[in-house]
Amino acid sequence: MSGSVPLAAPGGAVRDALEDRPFRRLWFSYSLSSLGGWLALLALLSLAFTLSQGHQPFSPEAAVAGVLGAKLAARLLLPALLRLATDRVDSRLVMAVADAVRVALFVSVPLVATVEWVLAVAFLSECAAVARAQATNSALAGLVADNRQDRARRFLHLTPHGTAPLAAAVFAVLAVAGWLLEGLFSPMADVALYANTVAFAAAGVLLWWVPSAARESQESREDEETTQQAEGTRPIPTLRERTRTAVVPAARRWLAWGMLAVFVPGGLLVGAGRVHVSHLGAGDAGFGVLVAAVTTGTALGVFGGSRLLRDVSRERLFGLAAGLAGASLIVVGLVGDMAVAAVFAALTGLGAGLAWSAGTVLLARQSDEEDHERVLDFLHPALRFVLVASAIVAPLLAWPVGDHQVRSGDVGYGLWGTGVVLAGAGLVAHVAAAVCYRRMTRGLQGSLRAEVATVLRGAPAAPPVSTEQLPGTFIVFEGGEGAGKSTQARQLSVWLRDEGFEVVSTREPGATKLGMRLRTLLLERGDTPMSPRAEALLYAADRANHVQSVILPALRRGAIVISDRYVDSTLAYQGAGRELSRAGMERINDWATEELVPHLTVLLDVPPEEGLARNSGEHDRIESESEEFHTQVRAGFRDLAARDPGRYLVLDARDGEAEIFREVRRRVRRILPDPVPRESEAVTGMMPIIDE
Ligand SMILES: Nc1ncnc2c1ncn2[C@@H]1O[C@H](COP(=O)(O)OP(=O)(O)OP(=O)(O)O)[C@@H](O)[C@H]1O
Ligand SMILES: Cc1cn([C@H]2C[C@H](O)[C@@H](COP(=O)(O)O)O2)c(=O)[nH]c1=O
Repeated sequence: MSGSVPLAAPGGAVRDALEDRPFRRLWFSYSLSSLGGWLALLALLSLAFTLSQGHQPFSPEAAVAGVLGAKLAARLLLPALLRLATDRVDSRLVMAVADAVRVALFVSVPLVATVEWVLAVAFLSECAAVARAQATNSALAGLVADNRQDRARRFLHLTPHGTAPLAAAVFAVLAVAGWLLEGLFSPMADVALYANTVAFAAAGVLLWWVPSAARESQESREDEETTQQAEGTRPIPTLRERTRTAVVPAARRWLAWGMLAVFVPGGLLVGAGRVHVSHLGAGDAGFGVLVAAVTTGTALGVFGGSRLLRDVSRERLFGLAAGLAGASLIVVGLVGDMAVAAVFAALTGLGAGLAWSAGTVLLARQSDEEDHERVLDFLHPALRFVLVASAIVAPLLAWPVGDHQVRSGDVGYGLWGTGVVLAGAGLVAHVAAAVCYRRMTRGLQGSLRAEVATVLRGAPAAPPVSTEQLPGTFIVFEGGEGAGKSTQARQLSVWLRDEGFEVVSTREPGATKLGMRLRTLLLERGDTPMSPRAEALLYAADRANHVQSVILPALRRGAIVISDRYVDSTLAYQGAGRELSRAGMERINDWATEELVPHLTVLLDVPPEEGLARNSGEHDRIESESEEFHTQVRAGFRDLAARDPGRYLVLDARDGEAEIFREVRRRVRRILPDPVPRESEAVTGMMPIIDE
């Protein structure tokens, strides 16, 4: 198996990536090569099965496991070695040679027609595939403009996932064709072998039209690698590089393992598939159908299902989908009918795909941007390994179990080794999913039934995030220009840290990478006019990102978050200042923040002329607004505080810094987590002590 399941839906990346003509050609050639790779895998598995019938010392199960093992060995052992070699040669040449080598290897298989040669070809062709993939990546660096490279690379990564179901379907059709032309092709998988040689040959020929920009000099490539390594953006790191640098934080480790585990059923199915379908009276075509079903189901789950079920909480969706994968695998293992097995194979894939996409959303929620990337960097190669390893294990377990006939009176039931392994693994997966469901949904608001009912009605069901359910504390400073928010926020952070709390000090706009870019857009005084609504939406976009990647993860950890500005700034500046509908502003901000409301908002109230005078530097786009605008903003803030006095502390910002800070501290103390006796802190190790 040369690919893994995608990490996220591609969205608009597909269209954007293909806009580059040179890249389009490279991609097309790579797609054909990847299609050939999948076809070759299925053909080799089938041939190993067919040729090992009655051929000592190989049992069909061992031969199938041998093919997968040879591929895994090539993947694990060779990348570093090949990288050394391919780095010294022109990328196009490496790609062409890799394709030509595979053409020669696959043409030789029907001629030699022994299990031993099938295993050797499995190993050698995988070496060629690894070299091909590495050279494609190097070529991409020389072909695509810098600002498009990430998108192009991401798209390239997704390609094998799209070609897998297609290759399986083509394999099934070719197997039927082989059966119709039985006199010409025996075994039937030979037809698929010839077809994949055509795919590889076409992929190689297409390289002719890939511009020679792909041929960067060794020197420039080395320069580029050094820079990329320094920047941490080196393309497609090897498995070892990724697993070495990707540290999955403890809190996300279980989820990450769970996301990998949901693919075990799919891997088992592919590994046991060829032997299993023979018990169901099917041959190579049946195997193709089974693999097409499971890979198509997975793709549907990853790309479509989660969007369809977007109103079901992801914690529930993860457990339910993993349970579906397990339960479906039990059915595949136990039924004696090929068509039913194919339907449930598709459901096995669908469950895995859905669980994966729910998992990625949960991961993103729990991590900041960098953390999230690191976890994904670990998951991608690990997933590939899990898939191949489980595919190897399935036939190896089925072998000693053996095939049995169970009789009850006149009725006989075939209990096949592969069936027992699939059903047994499905049962384990189902039980694990049930445990997972219970753990992940503990403390979740609302019921599954209510969520399903809301989905059926088409209304959104995701409950707002309530600060009451979060262990952390959220404090916001608001006010007009120069009111002293940053000064007070800084002092409060220092004080709370001294008291032993974990404090996350942040601000709006501009606390995330995206936010910094939005801040520049919003505040620079260019000559590009910005409509009030666009302005409001840009502040909301910054906030949505801020809440998801900074505020919520910190609050979930139990930290105290202190933010310099939040939603009220939009209500005051864009609502009162720009005179946009307050209800409209509330609506977009409720949506952007999942209705996350601070525990306390400190409003520092200052007459605009006084606050603006404190800032001697050049005024930005908003500061340069009229006095009337700033007066309206001030009135907007005061109005908000008057409506919800329980949540606000309004202070006169003309008072001295120390005096203001004393008031802030007095009020903040009231909302801090309960003091914990010293002796119990040693036990829990979680909560700091407040002595005052
Ligand atoms: N209570 C105060 N009295 C007088 N000056 C103050 C007071 N608090 C802060 N300042 C001064 O006012 C200036 C602006 O303070 P600060 O940056 O904290 O305000 P801000 O509200 O965060 O400003 P902005 O909204 O423009 O980012 C600084 O020079 C600061 O030293
Ligand atoms: C969050 C937010 C901010 N603004 C305005 C208010 C200020 O003029 C700037 C931010 O600058 P600061 O020095 O960091 O205070 O942006 C706004 O108009 N709407 C908002 O939602």
